[in-house]
Amino acid sequence: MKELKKLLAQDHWVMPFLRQQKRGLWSSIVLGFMTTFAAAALMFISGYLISRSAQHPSNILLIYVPIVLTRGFGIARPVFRYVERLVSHNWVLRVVSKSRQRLYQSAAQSASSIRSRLQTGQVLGILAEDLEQLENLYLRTLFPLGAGMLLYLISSIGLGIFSWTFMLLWLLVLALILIVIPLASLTLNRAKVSRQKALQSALYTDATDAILGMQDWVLSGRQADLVAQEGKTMQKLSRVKGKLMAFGWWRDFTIQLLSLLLMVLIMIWATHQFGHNFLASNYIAAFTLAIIPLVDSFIAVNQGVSESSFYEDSIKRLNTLPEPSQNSTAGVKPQSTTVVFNQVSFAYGDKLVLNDLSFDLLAGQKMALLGPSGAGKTTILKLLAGDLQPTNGKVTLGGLNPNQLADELPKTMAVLDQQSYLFDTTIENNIRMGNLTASQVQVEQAVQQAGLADLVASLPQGYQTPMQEAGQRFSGGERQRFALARILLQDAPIVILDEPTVSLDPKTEAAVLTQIFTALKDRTIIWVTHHLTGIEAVDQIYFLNDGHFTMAGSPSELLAHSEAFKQLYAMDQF
Ligand SMILES: Nc1ncnc2c1ncn2[C@@H]1O[C@H](COP(=O)(O)OP(=O)(O)OP(=O)(O)O)[C@@H](O)[C@H]1O
Repeated sequence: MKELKKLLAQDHWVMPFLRQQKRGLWSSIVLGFMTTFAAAALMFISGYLISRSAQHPSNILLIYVPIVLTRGFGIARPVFRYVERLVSHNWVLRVVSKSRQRLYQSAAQSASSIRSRLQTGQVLGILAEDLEQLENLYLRTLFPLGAGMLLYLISSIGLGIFSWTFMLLWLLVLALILIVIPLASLTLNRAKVSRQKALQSALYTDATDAILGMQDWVLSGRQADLVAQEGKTMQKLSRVKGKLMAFGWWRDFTIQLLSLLLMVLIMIWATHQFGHNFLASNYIAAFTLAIIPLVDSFIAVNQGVSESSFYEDSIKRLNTLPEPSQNSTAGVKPQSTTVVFNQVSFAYGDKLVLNDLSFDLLAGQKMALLGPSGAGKTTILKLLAGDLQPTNGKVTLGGLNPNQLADELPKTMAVLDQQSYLFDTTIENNIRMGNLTASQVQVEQAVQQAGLADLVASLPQGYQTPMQEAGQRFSGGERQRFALARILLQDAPIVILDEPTVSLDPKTEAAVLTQIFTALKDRTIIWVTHHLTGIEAVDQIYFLNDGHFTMAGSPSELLAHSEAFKQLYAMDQF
Protein backbone atom coordinates (compact mmCIF):
# COMPACT_ATOMS: atom_id res chain seq x y z
CA MET A 1 0.00 0.00 0.00
CA LYS A 2 2.90 2.30 0.90
CA GLU A 3 4.45 1.46 -2.46
CA LEU A 4 1.18 2.31 -4.23
CA LYS A 5 0.92 5.62 -2.36
CA LYS A 6 4.51 6.50 -3.30
CA LEU A 7 3.80 5.60 -6.90
CA LEU A 8 0.65 7.69 -7.01
CA ALA A 9 2.54 10.68 -5.59
CA GLN A 10 4.80 10.75 -8.68
CA ASP A 11 2.19 9.51 -11.11
CA HIS A 12 0.95 11.34 -14.19
CA TRP A 13 -1.48 8.69 -15.45
CA VAL A 14 -4.01 8.25 -12.61
CA MET A 15 -3.88 11.20 -10.21
CA PRO A 16 -4.38 14.00 -12.77
CA PHE A 17 -7.63 12.36 -13.91
CA LEU A 18 -8.82 11.86 -10.34
CA ARG A 19 -8.16 15.53 -9.63
CA GLN A 20 -9.85 16.73 -12.82
CA GLN A 21 -12.86 14.44 -12.62
CA LYS A 22 -13.68 14.75 -8.91
CA ARG A 23 -17.44 15.10 -9.38
CA GLY A 24 -17.92 11.79 -11.16
CA LEU A 25 -15.66 10.06 -8.68
CA TRP A 26 -17.58 11.33 -5.65
CA SER A 27 -20.95 10.69 -7.30
CA SER A 28 -19.94 7.06 -7.90
CA ILE A 29 -18.79 6.63 -4.30
CA VAL A 30 -21.91 8.26 -2.82
CA LEU A 31 -24.20 6.23 -5.11
CA GLY A 32 -22.32 3.05 -4.09
CA PHE A 33 -22.91 4.02 -0.47
CA MET A 34 -26.61 4.76 -1.13
CA THR A 35 -27.06 1.35 -2.81
CA THR A 36 -25.74 -0.48 0.22
CA PHE A 37 -27.61 1.85 2.56
CA ALA A 38 -30.89 1.13 0.73
CA ALA A 39 -30.13 -2.62 0.80
CA ALA A 40 -29.34 -2.51 4.53
CA ALA A 41 -32.48 -0.42 5.22
CA LEU A 42 -34.56 -2.88 3.18
CA MET A 43 -33.26 -5.80 5.24
CA PHE A 44 -33.70 -3.82 8.45
CA ILE A 45 -37.32 -2.94 7.71
CA SER A 46 -38.04 -6.44 6.35
CA GLY A 47 -36.59 -8.03 9.48
CA TYR A 48 -38.73 -5.75 11.61
CA LEU A 49 -41.81 -6.36 9.44
CA ILE A 50 -41.55 -10.17 9.40
CA SER A 51 -41.12 -10.29 13.11
CA ARG A 52 -43.78 -7.65 13.84
CA SER A 53 -46.32 -9.36 11.56
CA ALA A 54 -46.15 -12.44 13.78
CA GLN A 55 -47.33 -10.35 16.74
CA HIS A 56 -50.80 -9.01 17.50
CA PRO A 57 -50.97 -5.57 15.82
CA SER A 58 -52.17 -2.94 18.25
CA ASN A 59 -52.22 -0.42 15.43
CA ILE A 60 -52.40 -1.22 11.70
CA LEU A 61 -49.98 1.63 11.01
CA LEU A 62 -47.19 -0.36 12.72
CA ILE A 63 -47.50 -2.82 9.83
CA TYR A 64 -48.58 -0.46 7.08
CA VAL A 65 -45.70 2.04 7.41
CA PRO A 66 -42.98 -0.71 7.28
CA ILE A 67 -44.74 -2.21 4.21
CA VAL A 68 -44.54 1.14 2.42
CA LEU A 69 -40.92 1.59 3.52
CA THR A 70 -40.06 -1.95 2.35
CA ARG A 71 -41.49 -1.11 -1.06
CA GLY A 72 -39.67 2.23 -1.07
CA PHE A 73 -36.26 0.76 -0.21
CA GLY A 74 -36.99 -2.26 -2.44
CA ILE A 75 -37.31 0.14 -5.38
CA ALA A 76 -34.55 2.49 -4.21
CA ARG A 77 -31.91 -0.27 -4.00
CA PRO A 78 -31.99 -1.34 -7.71
CA VAL A 79 -32.50 2.26 -8.82
CA PHE A 80 -29.38 3.39 -6.90
CA ARG A 81 -27.49 0.34 -8.17
CA TYR A 82 -28.46 1.06 -11.77
CA VAL A 83 -27.59 4.76 -11.56
CA GLU A 84 -24.35 3.91 -9.75
CA ARG A 85 -23.40 1.48 -12.54
CA LEU A 86 -24.24 4.07 -15.20
CA VAL A 87 -22.33 6.88 -13.49
CA SER A 88 -19.28 4.83 -12.47
CA HIS A 89 -18.89 2.99 -15.79
CA ASN A 90 -19.44 6.18 -17.74
CA TRP A 91 -16.78 7.86 -15.60
CA VAL A 92 -14.34 4.98 -15.93
CA LEU A 93 -14.81 4.62 -19.69
CA ARG A 94 -14.23 8.35 -20.12
CA VAL A 95 -11.11 8.34 -17.97
CA VAL A 96 -9.70 5.21 -19.61
CA SER A 97 -10.43 6.59 -23.08
CA LYS A 98 -8.58 9.80 -22.13
CA SER A 99 -5.69 7.70 -20.80
CA ARG A 100 -5.65 5.73 -24.04
CA GLN A 101 -5.61 8.95 -26.06
CA ARG A 102 -2.74 10.19 -23.91
CA LEU A 103 -0.91 6.91 -24.44
CA TYR A 104 -1.20 7.26 -28.22
CA GLN A 105 -0.04 10.89 -28.03
CA SER A 106 2.93 9.88 -25.93
CA ALA A 107 3.76 7.05 -28.33
CA ALA A 108 3.35 9.26 -31.40
CA GLN A 109 5.50 12.08 -30.04
CA SER A 110 8.35 9.80 -29.04
CA ALA A 111 7.87 6.76 -31.25
CA SER A 112 11.51 6.09 -31.96
CA SER A 113 12.69 6.49 -28.38
CA ILE A 114 9.87 4.21 -27.15
CA ARG A 115 10.88 1.60 -29.73
CA SER A 116 14.45 1.63 -28.46
CA ARG A 117 13.33 1.30 -24.83
CA LEU A 118 10.42 -1.14 -25.08
CA GLN A 119 9.96 -4.29 -27.11
CA THR A 120 6.86 -4.73 -29.28
CA GLY A 121 5.46 -7.26 -26.79
CA GLN A 122 5.87 -4.79 -23.95
CA VAL A 123 4.10 -2.06 -25.92
CA LEU A 124 1.25 -4.52 -26.61
CA GLY A 125 1.20 -5.37 -22.91
CA ILE A 126 0.83 -1.71 -22.00
CA LEU A 127 -1.94 -1.21 -24.54
CA ALA A 128 -3.88 -4.35 -23.72
CA GLU A 129 -3.17 -4.97 -20.03
CA ASP A 130 -2.17 -1.85 -18.21
CA LEU A 131 -5.04 0.35 -19.28
CA GLU A 132 -7.42 -2.51 -18.47
CA GLN A 133 -5.84 -2.63 -15.03
CA LEU A 134 -6.59 1.06 -14.57
CA GLU A 135 -10.25 0.26 -15.25
CA ASN A 136 -10.15 -2.30 -12.44
CA LEU A 137 -8.29 0.08 -10.16
CA TYR A 138 -11.25 2.44 -10.31
CA LEU A 139 -14.13 -0.06 -10.48
CA ARG A 140 -12.86 -2.78 -8.15
CA THR A 141 -10.74 -0.82 -5.71
CA LEU A 142 -11.36 2.91 -5.51
CA PHE A 143 -15.17 2.95 -5.67
CA PRO A 144 -15.81 0.04 -3.26
CA LEU A 145 -13.11 1.39 -0.95
CA GLY A 146 -14.70 4.87 -0.90
CA ALA A 147 -18.24 3.54 -0.40
CA GLY A 148 -17.04 0.96 2.20
CA MET A 149 -15.22 3.58 4.25
CA LEU A 150 -18.28 5.85 4.16
CA LEU A 151 -20.42 2.95 5.44
CA TYR A 152 -17.84 2.15 8.09
CA LEU A 153 -17.97 5.74 9.31
CA ILE A 154 -21.74 6.27 9.16
CA SER A 155 -22.70 2.87 10.58
CA SER A 156 -20.27 3.46 13.46
CA ILE A 157 -21.76 6.89 14.19
CA GLY A 158 -25.27 5.38 13.95
CA LEU A 159 -24.42 2.67 16.49
CA GLY A 160 -22.57 5.19 18.65
CA ILE A 161 -25.90 7.03 19.15
CA PHE A 162 -27.27 3.88 20.83
CA SER A 163 -24.16 2.69 22.64
CA TRP A 164 -20.58 3.92 22.33
CA THR A 165 -19.17 0.77 23.97
CA PHE A 166 -20.74 -1.41 21.30
CA MET A 167 -19.55 1.06 18.70
CA LEU A 168 -15.95 0.42 19.83
CA LEU A 169 -16.46 -3.35 19.45
CA TRP A 170 -18.02 -2.78 16.01
CA LEU A 171 -15.09 -0.55 14.99
CA LEU A 172 -12.66 -3.22 16.12
CA VAL A 173 -14.21 -6.17 14.26
CA LEU A 174 -14.73 -4.08 11.15
CA ALA A 175 -11.16 -2.83 11.30
CA LEU A 176 -10.14 -6.50 11.11
CA ILE A 177 -12.28 -7.01 7.99
CA LEU A 178 -11.60 -3.70 6.30
CA ILE A 179 -8.02 -2.90 7.23
CA VAL A 180 -6.06 -5.78 8.76
CA ILE A 181 -7.06 -8.60 6.41
CA PRO A 182 -6.68 -6.57 3.17
CA LEU A 183 -3.26 -5.27 4.20
CA ALA A 184 -2.13 -8.74 5.30
CA SER A 185 -3.29 -10.33 2.03
CA LEU A 186 -1.66 -7.52 0.05
CA THR A 187 1.67 -8.24 1.75
CA LEU A 188 1.36 -12.02 1.53
CA ASN A 189 0.30 -11.96 -2.13
CA ARG A 190 2.68 -9.32 -3.43
CA ALA A 191 5.30 -11.80 -4.67
CA LYS A 192 2.68 -14.03 -6.34
CA VAL A 193 0.99 -11.06 -8.01
CA SER A 194 4.25 -9.77 -9.45
CA ARG A 195 5.06 -13.30 -10.64
CA GLN A 196 1.65 -13.45 -12.36
CA LYS A 197 2.24 -10.09 -14.02
CA ALA A 198 5.75 -11.07 -15.12
CA LEU A 199 4.40 -14.29 -16.66
CA GLN A 200 1.56 -12.45 -18.41
CA SER A 201 3.99 -9.96 -19.84
CA ALA A 202 6.32 -12.80 -20.91
CA LEU A 203 3.34 -14.28 -22.78
CA TYR A 204 2.90 -11.02 -24.72
CA THR A 205 6.60 -10.90 -25.60
CA ASP A 206 6.63 -14.62 -26.54
CA ALA A 207 3.48 -14.23 -28.61
CA THR A 208 5.01 -11.27 -30.50
CA ASP A 209 8.19 -13.28 -31.10
CA ALA A 210 6.12 -16.25 -32.22
CA ILE A 211 4.08 -14.19 -34.69
CA LEU A 212 6.99 -12.17 -36.09
CA GLY A 213 9.20 -15.25 -36.30
CA MET A 214 6.48 -17.69 -37.36
CA GLN A 215 8.10 -18.44 -40.69
CA ASP A 216 11.43 -19.29 -39.05
CA TRP A 217 9.76 -21.60 -36.51
CA VAL A 218 8.03 -23.42 -39.36
CA LEU A 219 11.09 -23.52 -41.63
CA SER A 220 13.23 -24.92 -38.84
CA GLY A 221 10.53 -27.55 -38.17
CA ARG A 222 10.22 -26.47 -34.54
CA GLN A 223 6.50 -25.72 -34.33
CA ALA A 224 6.10 -28.30 -31.56
CA ASP A 225 8.88 -26.62 -29.52
CA LEU A 226 7.11 -23.27 -29.87
CA VAL A 227 3.83 -24.74 -28.61
CA ALA A 228 5.64 -26.54 -25.76
CA GLN A 229 7.47 -23.35 -24.75
CA GLU A 230 4.25 -21.32 -24.67
CA GLY A 231 2.54 -24.19 -22.81
CA LYS A 232 5.18 -24.11 -20.07
CA THR A 233 4.65 -20.39 -19.42
CA MET A 234 0.88 -20.91 -19.39
CA GLN A 235 1.20 -23.79 -16.92
CA LYS A 236 3.32 -21.64 -14.61
CA LEU A 237 0.76 -18.85 -14.94
CA SER A 238 -2.10 -21.19 -14.17
CA ARG A 239 -0.27 -22.47 -11.05
CA VAL A 240 0.27 -18.93 -9.76
CA LYS A 241 -3.33 -17.99 -10.51
CA GLY A 242 -4.51 -21.17 -8.75
CA LYS A 243 -2.53 -20.25 -5.63
CA LEU A 244 -3.91 -16.72 -5.66
CA MET A 245 -7.46 -18.03 -6.02
CA ALA A 246 -6.98 -20.50 -3.16
CA PHE A 247 -5.64 -17.68 -1.03
CA GLY A 248 -8.64 -15.52 -1.99
CA TRP A 249 -11.00 -18.35 -1.05
CA TRP A 250 -9.48 -18.68 2.43
CA ARG A 251 -9.47 -14.92 2.87
CA ASP A 252 -13.16 -14.65 1.97
CA PHE A 253 -13.95 -17.61 4.23
CA THR A 254 -12.22 -15.83 7.16
CA ILE A 255 -14.20 -12.68 6.41
CA GLN A 256 -17.44 -14.68 6.36
CA LEU A 257 -16.54 -16.11 9.77
CA LEU A 258 -15.87 -12.62 11.09
CA SER A 259 -19.17 -11.47 9.59
CA LEU A 260 -20.90 -14.30 11.43
CA LEU A 261 -19.20 -13.12 14.60
CA LEU A 262 -20.45 -9.62 13.82
CA MET A 263 -24.02 -10.90 13.42
CA VAL A 264 -23.85 -12.81 16.69
CA LEU A 265 -22.43 -9.73 18.43
CA ILE A 266 -25.15 -7.50 17.05
CA MET A 267 -27.80 -10.02 18.07
CA ILE A 268 -26.43 -10.08 21.64
CA TRP A 269 -26.14 -6.31 21.70
CA ALA A 270 -29.68 -5.77 20.35
CA THR A 271 -31.05 -8.22 22.95
CA HIS A 272 -29.22 -6.32 25.65
CA GLN A 273 -30.12 -2.90 24.26
CA PHE A 274 -33.81 -3.47 23.56
CA GLY A 275 -34.48 -6.40 25.93
CA HIS A 276 -36.73 -4.28 28.16
CA ASN A 277 -38.73 -3.05 25.13
CA PHE A 278 -41.84 -4.96 24.06
CA LEU A 279 -40.57 -4.68 20.45
CA ALA A 280 -37.20 -6.33 21.36
CA SER A 281 -37.52 -9.32 19.00
CA ASN A 282 -38.36 -7.01 16.08
CA TYR A 283 -35.26 -4.87 16.64
CA ILE A 284 -33.04 -7.95 17.03
CA ALA A 285 -34.26 -9.30 13.68
CA ALA A 286 -33.94 -5.87 12.04
CA PHE A 287 -30.35 -5.17 13.15
CA THR A 288 -29.18 -8.72 12.43
CA LEU A 289 -30.55 -8.82 8.90
CA ALA A 290 -29.21 -5.33 8.08
CA ILE A 291 -25.67 -6.66 8.55
CA ILE A 292 -25.89 -8.91 5.46
CA PRO A 293 -25.67 -6.23 2.70
CA LEU A 294 -23.06 -4.33 4.72
CA VAL A 295 -20.88 -7.43 4.83
CA ASP A 296 -21.17 -7.88 1.05
CA SER A 297 -19.92 -4.36 0.57
CA PHE A 298 -17.04 -4.89 3.02
CA ILE A 299 -15.98 -8.05 1.15
CA ALA A 300 -15.82 -6.00 -2.08
CA VAL A 301 -13.48 -3.51 -0.34
CA ASN A 302 -11.33 -6.38 0.79
CA GLN A 303 -11.01 -7.87 -2.66
CA GLY A 304 -10.25 -4.48 -4.18
CA VAL A 305 -7.50 -3.59 -1.74
CA SER A 306 -5.97 -7.08 -1.94
CA GLU A 307 -5.71 -6.66 -5.70
CA SER A 308 -4.09 -3.24 -5.56
CA SER A 309 -0.58 -4.62 -6.11
CA PHE A 310 -1.79 -5.64 -9.58
CA TYR A 311 -1.98 -1.98 -10.44
CA GLU A 312 1.42 -0.96 -9.07
CA ASP A 313 3.26 -2.54 -11.94
CA SER A 314 0.85 -1.12 -14.53
CA ILE A 315 1.10 2.40 -13.11
CA LYS A 316 4.89 2.03 -12.95
CA ARG A 317 5.07 0.94 -16.60
CA LEU A 318 2.72 3.67 -17.80
CA ASN A 319 4.82 6.23 -15.96
CA THR A 320 7.96 5.10 -17.78
CA LEU A 321 6.38 6.49 -20.96
CA PRO A 322 7.23 10.10 -21.73
CA GLU A 323 4.56 12.61 -20.85
CA PRO A 324 2.99 13.99 -24.03
CA SER A 325 4.04 17.54 -24.59
CA GLN A 326 1.24 20.06 -24.06
CA ASN A 327 3.18 22.71 -25.96
CA SER A 328 2.53 23.35 -29.59
CA THR A 329 4.52 20.99 -31.77
CA ALA A 330 4.27 23.36 -34.72
CA GLY A 331 8.07 23.72 -34.73
CA VAL A 332 10.31 26.12 -36.61
CA LYS A 333 10.66 25.91 -40.37
CA PRO A 334 14.36 25.77 -41.32
CA GLN A 335 15.60 28.55 -43.60
CA SER A 336 17.69 26.09 -45.63
CA THR A 337 18.20 22.34 -45.84
CA THR A 338 21.94 22.38 -45.18
CA VAL A 339 22.97 19.52 -42.89
CA VAL A 340 25.99 20.18 -40.68
CA PHE A 341 27.78 17.79 -38.32
CA ASN A 342 30.32 19.91 -36.46
CA GLN A 343 32.90 17.97 -34.36
CA VAL A 344 30.22 15.54 -33.24
CA SER A 345 30.96 12.84 -30.68
CA PHE A 346 28.42 10.38 -29.36
CA ALA A 347 28.57 7.61 -26.76
CA TYR A 348 26.00 5.04 -25.61
CA GLY A 349 26.93 5.10 -21.91
CA ASP A 350 30.68 4.44 -21.82
CA LYS A 351 30.81 3.22 -25.39
CA LEU A 352 32.12 5.95 -27.69
CA VAL A 353 30.61 5.35 -31.13
CA LEU A 354 31.32 8.63 -32.95
CA ASN A 355 34.48 10.60 -32.27
CA ASP A 356 34.81 14.22 -33.39
CA LEU A 357 33.03 13.78 -36.70
CA SER A 358 32.46 16.67 -39.12
CA PHE A 359 30.80 16.94 -42.52
CA ASP A 360 28.26 19.13 -44.27
CA LEU A 361 25.79 18.59 -47.03
CA LEU A 362 24.29 21.39 -49.11
CA ALA A 363 20.85 21.40 -50.72
CA GLY A 364 20.63 18.85 -53.53
CA GLN A 365 23.93 17.13 -52.68
CA LYS A 366 24.07 13.38 -52.32
CA MET A 367 26.30 11.48 -49.92
CA ALA A 368 26.88 7.80 -49.27
CA LEU A 369 27.76 6.57 -45.80
CA LEU A 370 29.64 3.27 -45.69
CA GLY A 371 31.28 1.33 -42.92
CA PRO A 372 31.37 -2.05 -41.22
CA SER A 373 28.44 -3.26 -39.16
CA GLY A 374 28.30 -1.45 -35.82
CA ALA A 375 30.40 1.50 -37.05
CA GLY A 376 27.68 4.01 -36.10
CA LYS A 377 25.87 4.75 -39.38
CA THR A 378 22.40 4.41 -37.87
CA THR A 379 23.55 6.52 -34.93
CA ILE A 380 24.37 9.35 -37.36
CA LEU A 381 20.83 9.09 -38.80
CA LYS A 382 19.30 9.13 -35.31
CA LEU A 383 21.32 12.26 -34.44
CA LEU A 384 20.05 13.90 -37.60
CA ALA A 385 16.43 13.01 -36.78
CA GLY A 386 16.86 14.49 -33.28
CA ASP A 387 16.20 11.09 -31.62
CA LEU A 388 19.66 11.32 -30.01
CA GLN A 389 21.62 14.35 -28.89
CA PRO A 390 25.41 14.51 -29.42
CA THR A 391 27.61 14.05 -26.36
CA ASN A 392 29.84 16.77 -27.84
CA GLY A 393 29.65 19.01 -30.89
CA LYS A 394 26.62 20.17 -32.85
CA VAL A 395 24.19 18.73 -35.40
CA THR A 396 22.16 21.29 -37.31
CA LEU A 397 19.59 21.22 -40.06
CA GLY A 398 19.19 24.60 -41.72
CA GLY A 399 21.05 26.08 -38.72
CA LEU A 400 18.58 24.57 -36.19
CA ASN A 401 18.79 21.70 -33.76
CA PRO A 402 16.63 18.98 -35.44
CA ASN A 403 14.41 18.89 -32.31
CA GLN A 404 13.41 22.51 -32.91
CA LEU A 405 11.76 21.44 -36.17
CA ALA A 406 9.15 19.27 -34.37
CA ASP A 407 6.20 18.95 -36.82
CA GLU A 408 8.29 20.55 -39.55
CA LEU A 409 10.70 17.57 -39.49
CA PRO A 410 8.58 15.20 -41.64
CA LYS A 411 8.07 18.05 -44.09
CA THR A 412 11.86 18.48 -44.28
CA MET A 413 13.13 14.90 -44.08
CA ALA A 414 11.78 11.58 -45.38
CA VAL A 415 13.16 8.09 -44.77
CA LEU A 416 13.23 5.10 -47.08
CA ASP A 417 14.58 2.22 -45.05
CA GLN A 418 15.27 -1.48 -45.49
CA GLN A 419 11.61 -2.46 -45.30
CA SER A 420 9.31 0.53 -45.22
CA TYR A 421 6.04 -0.60 -43.72
CA LEU A 422 3.10 -1.00 -46.03
CA PHE A 423 -0.30 -1.18 -44.34
CA ASP A 424 -3.16 -3.57 -44.87
CA THR A 425 -5.16 -1.16 -46.99
CA THR A 426 -5.35 -0.11 -50.65
CA ILE A 427 -2.39 0.94 -52.82
CA GLU A 428 -3.78 4.47 -52.95
CA ASN A 429 -4.10 4.80 -49.16
CA ASN A 430 -0.57 3.50 -48.68
CA ILE A 431 0.87 6.03 -51.10
CA ARG A 432 -1.27 8.88 -49.79
CA MET A 433 0.29 8.43 -46.35
CA GLY A 434 3.07 10.59 -47.75
CA ASN A 435 0.64 13.47 -48.28
CA LEU A 436 -3.03 13.17 -47.41
CA THR A 437 -3.99 16.24 -49.42
CA ALA A 438 -2.30 15.15 -52.66
CA SER A 439 -4.49 15.18 -55.77
CA GLN A 440 -5.15 12.03 -57.81
CA VAL A 441 -2.85 13.43 -60.52
CA GLN A 442 -0.01 13.81 -57.98
CA VAL A 443 -0.55 10.23 -56.77
CA GLU A 444 -0.39 8.97 -60.35
CA GLN A 445 2.75 11.02 -61.04
CA ALA A 446 4.47 9.54 -57.98
CA VAL A 447 3.52 6.03 -59.11
CA GLN A 448 4.83 6.80 -62.59
CA GLN A 449 8.16 8.13 -61.22
CA ALA A 450 8.54 5.12 -58.96
CA GLY A 451 8.21 2.87 -62.03
CA LEU A 452 4.94 1.30 -60.91
CA ALA A 453 2.48 2.64 -63.48
CA ASP A 454 2.41 -0.58 -65.56
CA LEU A 455 2.05 -2.78 -62.51
CA VAL A 456 -0.87 -0.76 -61.10
CA ALA A 457 -2.55 -0.63 -64.53
CA SER A 458 -2.33 -4.43 -64.80
CA LEU A 459 -4.23 -4.96 -61.53
CA PRO A 460 -8.01 -5.42 -61.93
CA GLN A 461 -8.71 -3.14 -58.95
CA GLY A 462 -5.93 -0.67 -59.88
CA TYR A 463 -5.25 1.85 -57.10
CA GLN A 464 -7.91 0.20 -54.95
CA THR A 465 -6.03 -3.14 -54.83
CA PRO A 466 -5.59 -4.24 -51.20
CA MET A 467 -1.89 -4.56 -50.30
CA GLN A 468 -2.48 -7.13 -47.51
CA GLU A 469 -0.61 -7.09 -44.22
CA ALA A 470 2.90 -5.57 -44.57
CA GLY A 471 2.37 -5.34 -48.33
CA GLN A 472 2.64 -9.15 -48.72
CA ARG A 473 0.70 -8.98 -51.97
CA PHE A 474 3.85 -7.62 -53.70
CA SER A 475 7.49 -8.61 -54.17
CA GLY A 476 10.34 -6.98 -52.20
CA GLY A 477 11.34 -4.71 -55.11
CA GLU A 478 7.73 -3.68 -55.73
CA ARG A 479 7.24 -2.92 -52.03
CA GLN A 480 10.29 -0.62 -52.00
CA ARG A 481 8.97 1.15 -55.10
CA PHE A 482 5.62 1.74 -53.40
CA ALA A 483 7.51 3.16 -50.43
CA LEU A 484 9.43 5.37 -52.87
CA ALA A 485 6.15 6.62 -54.38
CA ARG A 486 5.02 7.51 -50.84
CA ILE A 487 8.21 9.52 -50.31
CA LEU A 488 7.87 11.27 -53.64
CA LEU A 489 4.45 12.43 -52.55
CA GLN A 490 5.80 13.52 -49.16
CA ASP A 491 7.96 15.97 -51.07
CA ALA A 492 10.54 16.47 -48.29
CA PRO A 493 13.77 18.12 -49.56
CA ILE A 494 16.05 15.72 -47.62
CA VAL A 495 15.74 11.96 -48.06
CA ILE A 496 17.48 9.37 -45.93
CA LEU A 497 18.07 6.08 -47.69
CA ASP A 498 18.83 3.45 -45.05
CA GLU A 499 19.96 0.44 -47.09
CA PRO A 500 16.69 0.46 -49.07
CA THR A 501 17.81 -2.29 -51.45
CA VAL A 502 19.56 -4.60 -49.01
CA SER A 503 17.03 -7.42 -49.40
CA LEU A 504 16.88 -7.34 -53.20
CA ASP A 505 18.74 -9.43 -55.78
CA PRO A 506 21.56 -7.58 -57.63
CA LYS A 507 19.52 -6.98 -60.81
CA THR A 508 16.46 -5.64 -58.98
CA GLU A 509 18.77 -3.70 -56.64
CA ALA A 510 20.41 -1.89 -59.56
CA ALA A 511 17.02 -1.17 -61.17
CA VAL A 512 15.45 0.13 -57.93
CA LEU A 513 18.51 2.30 -57.18
CA THR A 514 18.37 3.85 -60.63
CA GLN A 515 14.67 4.52 -60.10
CA ILE A 516 15.34 6.08 -56.69
CA PHE A 517 18.17 8.36 -57.82
CA THR A 518 16.29 9.43 -60.95
CA ALA A 519 13.11 10.20 -59.05
CA LEU A 520 14.99 12.01 -56.26
CA LYS A 521 17.45 13.85 -58.47
CA ASP A 522 16.60 17.28 -57.00
CA ARG A 523 16.70 16.25 -53.37
CA THR A 524 19.43 16.05 -50.77
CA ILE A 525 20.23 12.39 -50.10
CA ILE A 526 22.05 10.63 -47.27
CA TRP A 527 22.42 7.02 -48.31
CA VAL A 528 23.55 4.35 -45.86
CA THR A 529 24.81 1.34 -47.76
CA HIS A 530 27.10 -1.68 -47.56
CA HIS A 531 27.44 -2.03 -51.35
CA LEU A 532 29.10 0.09 -53.97
CA THR A 533 26.39 -0.77 -56.51
CA GLY A 534 25.04 2.52 -57.87
CA ILE A 535 27.66 4.55 -55.97
CA GLU A 536 28.38 6.73 -59.04
CA ALA A 537 25.09 8.53 -58.33
CA VAL A 538 26.44 10.32 -55.23
CA ASP A 539 28.66 13.41 -54.85
CA GLN A 540 30.54 12.34 -51.73
CA ILE A 541 31.37 9.01 -50.12
CA TYR A 542 32.29 8.73 -46.43
CA PHE A 543 33.75 5.54 -44.91
CA LEU A 544 33.08 5.34 -41.18
CA ASN A 545 35.24 3.16 -38.96
CA ASP A 546 36.25 3.34 -35.29
CA GLY A 547 34.18 6.48 -34.75
CA HIS A 548 35.71 8.63 -37.54
CA PHE A 549 35.87 8.87 -41.31
CA THR A 550 38.73 6.77 -42.62
CA MET A 551 38.12 7.65 -46.28
CA ALA A 552 36.16 10.49 -47.92
CA GLY A 553 35.83 11.92 -51.42
CA SER A 554 33.79 11.85 -54.60
CA PRO A 555 33.53 8.46 -56.41
CA SER A 556 35.86 9.65 -59.17
CA GLU A 557 38.45 11.00 -56.69
CA LEU A 558 38.43 7.78 -54.68
CA LEU A 559 38.65 5.64 -57.82
CA ALA A 560 41.60 7.69 -58.98
CA HIS A 561 43.54 7.91 -55.71
CA SER A 562 42.45 5.21 -53.27
CA GLU A 563 43.70 1.65 -53.78
CA ALA A 564 41.41 0.38 -51.01
CA PHE A 565 38.37 1.91 -52.69
CA LYS A 566 39.39 0.57 -56.09
CA GLN A 567 39.58 -2.95 -54.63
CA LEU A 568 36.18 -2.62 -52.94
CA TYR A 569 34.69 -1.24 -56.13
CA ALA A 570 36.11 -4.09 -58.19
CA MET A 571 34.75 -6.65 -55.69
CA ASP A 572 31.29 -5.16 -55.88
CA GLN A 573 31.28 -5.16 -59.67
CA PHE A 574 32.05 -8.87 -59.56
N1 LIG B 1 20.66 1.90 -27.75
C1 LIG B 1 21.92 1.47 -27.73
N2 LIG B 1 22.54 1.24 -26.56
C2 LIG B 1 23.82 0.82 -26.52
N3 LIG B 1 24.58 0.60 -27.61
C3 LIG B 1 24.01 0.81 -28.80
C4 LIG B 1 22.64 1.25 -28.92
N4 LIG B 1 22.36 1.37 -30.24
C5 LIG B 1 23.48 1.02 -30.91
N5 LIG B 1 24.45 0.68 -30.05
C6 LIG B 1 25.83 0.26 -30.41
O1 LIG B 1 26.44 1.34 -31.08
C7 LIG B 1 27.22 0.86 -32.16
C8 LIG B 1 26.78 1.56 -33.45
O2 LIG B 1 25.48 1.12 -33.76
P1 LIG B 1 24.76 1.54 -35.13
O3 LIG B 1 23.43 0.89 -35.13
O4 LIG B 1 24.82 3.00 -35.28
O5 LIG B 1 25.73 0.83 -36.19
P2 LIG B 1 25.55 0.68 -37.76
O6 LIG B 1 26.81 1.18 -38.36
O7 LIG B 1 24.28 1.31 -38.20
O8 LIG B 1 25.46 -0.91 -37.88
P3 LIG B 1 24.73 -1.79 -39.02
O9 LIG B 1 25.45 -1.53 -40.31
O10 LIG B 1 24.96 -3.19 -38.55
O11 LIG B 1 23.29 -1.40 -39.03
C9 LIG B 1 27.02 -0.66 -32.21
O12 LIG B 1 28.16 -1.25 -31.61
C10 LIG B 1 25.80 -0.91 -31.37
O13 LIG B 1 25.93 -2.14 -30.67
